Amino acid sequence: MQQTLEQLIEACYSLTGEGNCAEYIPLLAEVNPKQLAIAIITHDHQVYQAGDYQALFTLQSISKIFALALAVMDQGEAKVFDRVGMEPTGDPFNSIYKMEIFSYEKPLNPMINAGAMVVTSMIKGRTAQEKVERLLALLREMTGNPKIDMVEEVYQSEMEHANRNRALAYYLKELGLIEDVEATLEAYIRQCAIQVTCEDMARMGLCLARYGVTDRGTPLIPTAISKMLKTFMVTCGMYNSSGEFAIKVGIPAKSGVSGGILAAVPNRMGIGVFGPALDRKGNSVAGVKLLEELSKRFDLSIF
Ligand SMILES: NC(=O)CC[C@H](N)C(=O)O
Repeated sequence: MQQTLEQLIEACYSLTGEGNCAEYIPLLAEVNPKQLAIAIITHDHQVYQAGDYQALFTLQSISKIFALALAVMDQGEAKVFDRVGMEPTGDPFNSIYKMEIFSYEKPLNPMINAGAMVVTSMIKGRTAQEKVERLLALLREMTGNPKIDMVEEVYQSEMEHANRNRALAYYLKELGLIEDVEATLEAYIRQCAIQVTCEDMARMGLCLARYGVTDRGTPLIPTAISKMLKTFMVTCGMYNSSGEFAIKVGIPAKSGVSGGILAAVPNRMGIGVFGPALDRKGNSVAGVKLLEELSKRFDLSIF
């Protein structure tokens, strides 16, 4: 496995020259695009890492999975899905388009920004900071890494350029789906700024692969919820590339505009990938290719 990962990193590395870092968040635009890393943790606790695996990056949209887990654990499935749907959109992650179609009345799913903001607003906590602290506590427990934290500068950098997300939040308020625009925006953008390594993500992926039980044997997310999270990862995890990704890779995965991709192969392994140069839909170009090759090599497709 170790040798294969090193070969795959080498084979996919040239793709880091294709695509660009996310430009609408200034601090992400400054990241070196020519990085590629992978970490895998298997069900029998073997850790494999290759490439620039010491790199730190922020979860961005990957945080949406765990915010959803927490909101559903806090409020129950019925209450959450009263305000957000379960269907893929086929639109970009920050699109406002489907929200304008009157008959939907709520964001189509929790993996697009509008849906994620509704979900975050439903996490228990009096303030944005309290909600994010609870999410951090979940992620620290999941990974066994107490150092996982939020990067204030990345939060500030996105907050200063959050016009589109603020517009979406106003729309949500108009629909009666959230109460406080600024508090919701703050909590959502703070959760996006949580910093991790590929190894942290692989451990989170492994917890999902083990139906919510950490690699240290602690049950953290109920089985039914962890199945739901993986299903959303398949149908909506790679934005409007989810269909193609399901066919070519076939692993539940969630990407973020930092270039991270978290993947969970049920009962087998958790995977964390990082490659900050993105395609036009916001997915890591080299990272997606790396997962495609890995899936072929080890027959990882769940289909
Ligand atoms: N796709 C993403 O990773 C988007 C996350 C980013 N923080 C945003 O809200 O725009």
